[in-house]
Amino acid sequence: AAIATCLSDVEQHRSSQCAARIPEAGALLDLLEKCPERQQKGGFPVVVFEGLDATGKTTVTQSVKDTLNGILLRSPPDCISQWRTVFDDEPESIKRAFYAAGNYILASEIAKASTQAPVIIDRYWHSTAAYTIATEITGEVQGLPPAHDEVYQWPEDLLKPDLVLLLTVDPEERVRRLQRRGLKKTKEEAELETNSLFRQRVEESYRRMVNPACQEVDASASKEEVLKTVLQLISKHCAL
Ligand SMILES: Nc1ncnc2c1ncn2[C@@H]1O[C@H](COP(=O)(O)OP(=O)(O)O)[C@@H](O)[C@H]1O
Ligand SMILES: Nc1ccn([C@@H]2O[C@H](COP(=O)(O)OP(=O)(O)O)[C@@H](O)[C@H]2O)c(=O)n1
Repeated sequence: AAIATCLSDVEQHRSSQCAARIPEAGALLDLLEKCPERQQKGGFPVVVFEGLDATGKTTVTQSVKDTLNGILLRSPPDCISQWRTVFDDEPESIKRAFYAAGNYILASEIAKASTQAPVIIDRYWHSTAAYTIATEITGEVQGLPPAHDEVYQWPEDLLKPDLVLLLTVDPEERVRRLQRRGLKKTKEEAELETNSLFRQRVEESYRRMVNPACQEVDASASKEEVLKTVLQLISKHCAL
């Protein structure tokens, strides 16, 4: 049922066909079936970090986790990340179904972790939605579905975080960080780098997401400054 909200009938039919063709898809669906539906959050705050690649999510989530003695999780969750490269090479709809399913599996981990400590998350539903929306159209941000369109709504059966912070840096600084990091790029990241319109569509989609909306954080400052800003926002919005 959880997957029904993120996949249309056609896509579900396709994913069962694809389960026959890709063994990993069968394993993924099995894992998803085992996740209880409509997971509830525990008593500790759940804070998500979003943003384009190299905006500093990994850096800041690690520091926030250390400062708050929290639990750090990511989407897609570690238990399915070994299948990621398989799905990244599949057609767009199958690839997105993998990430969407990953969010529901992650929700079970969040539910459990948030009974123990503050939960810090590197990407969640907003990533899946923003990258999907930005991929479905071409050209300028004017071509995106209008603000308030239902594509910008959080799925009603997916555990909601308390706070979502969207890290943004100017394009030149982002490229400098990408180069300094020097990691192997995924196909999509390489495309992002050359395709500034795509990047603008991703960021604009992030900004249109509602319920919960993303709170934007200028992450161009030093690591220490960014951490300070983020910790202030967390203490303002969440009871620690
Ligand atoms: N505030 C910052 N100022 C300068 N460099 C940063 C800052 N935050 C992160 N970086 C560097 O930028 C690169 C990308 O950061 P990372 O945390 O991996 O981003 P993401 O997880 O969003 O892809 C890394 O090399 C990191 O050390
Ligand atoms: N919840 C998620 C997480 C990632 N993704 C996809 O994964 C890509 C980024 O993942 P990544 O591991 O390279 O992110 P960074 O660690 O580089 O920030 C995005 O381009 C999305 O296509 C998604 O669709 N949904």
